[in-house]
Amino acid sequence: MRSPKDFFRPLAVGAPTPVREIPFRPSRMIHFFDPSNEKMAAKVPSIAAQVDVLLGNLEDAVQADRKEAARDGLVAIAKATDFGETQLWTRINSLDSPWVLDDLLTLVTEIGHKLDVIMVPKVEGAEDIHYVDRLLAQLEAKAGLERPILVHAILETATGVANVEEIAGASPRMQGISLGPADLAASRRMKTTRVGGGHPGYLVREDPRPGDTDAPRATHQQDLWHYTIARMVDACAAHGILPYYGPFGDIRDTTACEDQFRNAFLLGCVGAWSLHPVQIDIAKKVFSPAPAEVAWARKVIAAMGDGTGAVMIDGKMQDDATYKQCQVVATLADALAARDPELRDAYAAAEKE
Ligand SMILES: CC(=O)SCCNC(=O)CCNC(=O)[C@H](O)C(C)(C)COP(=O)(O)OP(=O)(O)OC[C@H]1O[C@@H](n2cnc3c(N)ncnc32)[C@H](O)[C@@H]1OP(=O)(O)O
Ligand SMILES: O=CC(=O)O
Ligand SMILES: [Mg+2]
Repeated sequence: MRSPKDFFRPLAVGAPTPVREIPFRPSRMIHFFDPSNEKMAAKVPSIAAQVDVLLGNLEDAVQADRKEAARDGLVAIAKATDFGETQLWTRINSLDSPWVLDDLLTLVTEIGHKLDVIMVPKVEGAEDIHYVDRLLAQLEAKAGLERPILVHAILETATGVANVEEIAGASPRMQGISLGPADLAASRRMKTTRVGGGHPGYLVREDPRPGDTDAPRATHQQDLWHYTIARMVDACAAHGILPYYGPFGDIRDTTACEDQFRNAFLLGCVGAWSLHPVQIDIAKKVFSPAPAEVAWARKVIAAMGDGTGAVMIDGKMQDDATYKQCQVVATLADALAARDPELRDAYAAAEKE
């Protein structure tokens, strides 16, 4: 293990100095596209204007014989496009694949100055992050980059979940972690065949009614992902990095997608993946605190003065702890409003009510 004194030292001569804190940038939706798919690539300029993060995907969902086309496509798109305030991320192939070395060599040297974050799939432990960390430092030095590229891990193996705390703290580059429910289900040998979401068989049933044991008993579907998301959120919060829900594969079931995203938001996640244009607005809606909630948070903050003591507002007790919760909501709203003028107006209108 490196000495804590060396944690923030560059890992290669000439590499940029690692960041001390992960800057919060809106990332309500990480929009995936396949850079080798001409139709999707053609939509990049218009989609870039609608999303917080655009991610050129090189890993799963890109056919094996299209891997190089996807990599080259991403380089061409990044060079040709002005992304404005929208972040550009990529998901590289897994560390044991035949493509990942060329993914990193090509992307960092060709478009490293435009890449904000590299998403690393199937991370199992700190050693995976350490490998990427050193290689990125060498490549950044070679490319003459002035700011470090950040790293995002996908939590999608049972071993990765067991090691999530050490993954979150493995490098100052660690920007965040996404839940990868599809690969995680396979790794855990879960008996599902879907990408995220619930399952009708995973439920609890009400007790039999005393004296009427034959009466129908209601069932309630449970959330398959609650434990993992909560664990991931704690690991991220403990290390000052950002947690995300990952993909929701039932593109047509926009209602269940919204529910899954909202569960993640309420538990502490800051965003989710959008796999199809229809999921962009769902993520935008869910991961932006509702105007009424923001207005309430500001009311509590104003009433609490220096944030200590206890007051009653509308019959509810407020103290130092609710003050802190309200600050989380208000700070997020401020950051999102700075990026999204519609949201800024909605928050201002709700405060006047
Ligand atoms: C488990 C995991 O790893 S999840 C992450 C990996 N998976 C992905 O990245 C999947 C990304 N998304 C996709 O591949 C596609 O959206 C699919 C396969 C799910 C559905 O694609 P389609 O069947 O073409 O959907 P649909 O017909 O509704 O598309 C409508 C239009 O939106 C385009 N489109 C679909 N998805 C996207 C996208 N992610 N980004 C940009 N444009 C898109 C289509 O090309 C199509 O364009 P057109 O109107 O010019 O023909
Ligand atoms: O990569 C994502 C997943 O769910 O698997
Ligand atoms: Mg996966």
